[in-house]
Amino acid sequence: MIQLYNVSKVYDNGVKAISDLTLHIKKGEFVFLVGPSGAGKSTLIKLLFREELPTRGQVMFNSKNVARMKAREIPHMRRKIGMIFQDFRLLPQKTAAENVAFALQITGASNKEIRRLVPQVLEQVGLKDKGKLLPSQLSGGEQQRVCIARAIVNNPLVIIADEPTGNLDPDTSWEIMKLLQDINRRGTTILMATHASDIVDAMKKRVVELSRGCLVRDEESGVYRSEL
Ligand SMILES: Nc1ncnc2c1ncn2[C@@H]1O[C@H](COP(=O)(O)OP(=O)(O)OP(=O)(O)O)[C@@H](O)[C@H]1O
Repeated sequence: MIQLYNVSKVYDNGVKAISDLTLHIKKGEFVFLVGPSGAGKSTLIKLLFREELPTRGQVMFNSKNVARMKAREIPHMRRKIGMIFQDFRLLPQKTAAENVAFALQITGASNKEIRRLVPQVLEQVGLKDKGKLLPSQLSGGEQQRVCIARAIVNNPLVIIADEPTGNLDPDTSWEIMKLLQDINRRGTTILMATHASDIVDAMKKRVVELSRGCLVRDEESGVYRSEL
């Protein structure tokens, strides 16, 4: 589903953020992306979402070359990717339900579909009774659940999460991880960049480690820190 072939990314200021990276992620996998600050994790995510273009190599998503996509194909590709961020990025003036509805509106869903799907996903993430509240009236964990609802409502092929538990306490982080695992069990691929070593160690998923832009480890049932 995601294939990178010999991908390098050099920013305009000369910083080499990704170096000759080859990586394949299959449908249904759960992959942790780890590595120290500045290793290139966010850059890799931006390449997948086509926020940045590779300097060299190919980024393939769902059998399409992301860099070669026409402008009109990009929104269609992005709809197949649900993004979740550390800082939530919810629209502050909209309620939880409206934030989720907005993700549907921009994909052209009908009002009928929106009325059906929004309560359904809010229930799935455990926020059945909180749809009318604004982000400022929700806890951090609840806000992240709204983000997850927004990410899954368009039924994406993959969820890409950039440090989704970075602003949450340990118990809340685990609730969010259970939810992501649940979504993964239903078939959605998950790629999650994280510094949460306890979560990576406990979940025993595939671990891909970057260091200075290079892939230095790719293990099934891996842990946060390599034993080398
Ligand atoms: N827009 C940019 N322009 C120039 N250099 C950048 C840009 N974005 C990132 N970099 C540089 O690229 C390198 C990789 O950064 P990146 O944000 O991908 O790392 P990261 O692994 O996500 O780090 P963190 O764990 O701190 O989020 C760093 O040296 C960073 O300073």
